[in-house]
Amino acid sequence: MNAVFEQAVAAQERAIAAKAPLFVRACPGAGKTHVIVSRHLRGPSVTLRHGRALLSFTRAAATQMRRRCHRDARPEATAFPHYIGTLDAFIWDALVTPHLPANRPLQLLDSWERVQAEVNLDRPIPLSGFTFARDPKTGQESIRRDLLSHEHTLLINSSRYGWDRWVSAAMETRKAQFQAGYVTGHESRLLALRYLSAGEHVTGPLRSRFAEIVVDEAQDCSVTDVEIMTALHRLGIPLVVVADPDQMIYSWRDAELRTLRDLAVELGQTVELNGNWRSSRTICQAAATLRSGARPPDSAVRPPQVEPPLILLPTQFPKSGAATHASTGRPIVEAFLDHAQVHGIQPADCLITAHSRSYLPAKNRRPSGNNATMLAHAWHVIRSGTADQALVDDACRIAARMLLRYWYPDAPVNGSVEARCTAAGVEFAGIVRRAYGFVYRLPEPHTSWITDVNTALKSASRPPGANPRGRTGQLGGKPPKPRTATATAPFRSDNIHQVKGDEHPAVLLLAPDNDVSSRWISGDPGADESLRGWYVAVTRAQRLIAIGVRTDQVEPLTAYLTARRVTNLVG
Ligand SMILES: Nc1ncnc2c1ncn2[C@@H]1O[C@H](COP(=O)(O)OP(=O)(O)OP(=O)(O)O)[C@@H](O)[C@H]1O
Repeated sequence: MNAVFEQAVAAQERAIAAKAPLFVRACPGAGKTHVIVSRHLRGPSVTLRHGRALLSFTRAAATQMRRRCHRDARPEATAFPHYIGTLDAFIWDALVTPHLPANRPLQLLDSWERVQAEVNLDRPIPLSGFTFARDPKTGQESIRRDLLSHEHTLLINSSRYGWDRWVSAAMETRKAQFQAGYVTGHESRLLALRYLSAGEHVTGPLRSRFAEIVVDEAQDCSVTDVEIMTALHRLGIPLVVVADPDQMIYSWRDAELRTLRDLAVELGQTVELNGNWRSSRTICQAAATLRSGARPPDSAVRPPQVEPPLILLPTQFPKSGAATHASTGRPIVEAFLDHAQVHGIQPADCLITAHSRSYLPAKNRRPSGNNATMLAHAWHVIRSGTADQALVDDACRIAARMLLRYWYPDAPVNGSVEARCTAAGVEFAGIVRRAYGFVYRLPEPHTSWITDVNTALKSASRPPGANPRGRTGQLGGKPPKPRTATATAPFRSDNIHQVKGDEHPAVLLLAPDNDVSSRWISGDPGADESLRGWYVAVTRAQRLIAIGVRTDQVEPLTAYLTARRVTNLVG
């Protein structure tokens, strides 16, 4: 065993065994999941009545933790009184719903888009376009103007009404939605904070259920999340906060490192994990060039025997269509897959990522086209047999909206599928089942598919109270856009936010900006979120990292990486 390995094991052991409260500052690939699950399975022991909450940012991470418990033959470690899930779900399940008045049911939405809530002054703007924030010092709520999209900024700037009027209209719209029984994650957090300060009758049961609460990926917690964690800590619930501040990529949703740092200080004890169990030395060195503070590269705990260099691919990014390899004119993805092949890495082990999905090869992406294109997408998802549950769910909702429009032409057309079912007086689950069956029985999308869909609509068995009126709700317009050849490609492609926490033998990062090199060389990762995004992307790689940049960016980047001792090759 070498020294790096021994140090990495020892550091993990410290994080597993230290008593809470505890802050764990971990580098990429530090084995946070291993540490958290080992801590849960090994101790400090919890009594029968006391459980531990393991909270992650994504459902996938929670599933991984549950799987680890099952793999170690400890299924009981996933059951009550323990809680393994997302922070969002925990706040709702453990901190809010037990305390809601019985006569006031609320539904948690993942976004205001689910009910198509709009703020309407002289033009409509979706309520989901406004980011609400809470000042932890004053408890005052505001809307982050800096997080408004470019499109919504233009709409507001050209409106007759000023920003303040839009803010109050957005607040009023949200209040009306609350009164109608809907909240999103932000409002659920406000309720949690209110209940946490309500007194012993609320906090007592929480303290007796949880001997420890562990929060992973805490760098992406919002200011309000950190406020909730601080409140839990101050109530005496042992808290373990695990974070990699360099990987913070959610500042648009109000994540802030300063508040996290304050919490780390308040917790009083920090364990550092600087060994990277995932990546090669070259990748650790490349990653170090993307973070602040001139810290030395993390140690590669298990470097591969042969280290491929970092590959820079000169790339052309057309306004529309696929990016191409500048020297050969082939799709850039093919050039990358060839490099992976040289190192014995199969396409199925490759990941292609970028900040924006628009630069990625289309694959299972929800299309933005007309209703026929959307329904055709639903058909492909449902018939694929391999799509994950969220995609199938979304596909059923696309079809359910269409069926409801056709069967109940007089019911309101706005609101969630659930709200439309309620308005039509039908059971939501029944409509979703019918939607699934309806799409499943359709033929494969083709140029005159719309006629087939409308024939199927007319002959489909109808739910109670359905009363179609002429062509209302039938499909019209242009035929569905055909799927692209890469739609069924064997490699994975996802934007940077979706690849967080994952790892792949080979990764291609597409960075189309025309100032990549200047930002990479002299930008401040503390202030430039793109740099942190690139950092996340690069650190997903185990053996091979390739970066597609504009041709004029290649030379300065090569010179810089070479100066920082990152072995690289222009491919
Ligand atoms: N003690 C260990 N022994 C063997 N393998 C380990 C150990 N710790 C971590 N690993 C492996 O290292 C890899 C990285 O671990 P993990 O995915 O938990 O990292 P992470 O800390 O969540 O990183 P990131 O924040 O970058 O996603 C995984 O393949 C994991 O199985």
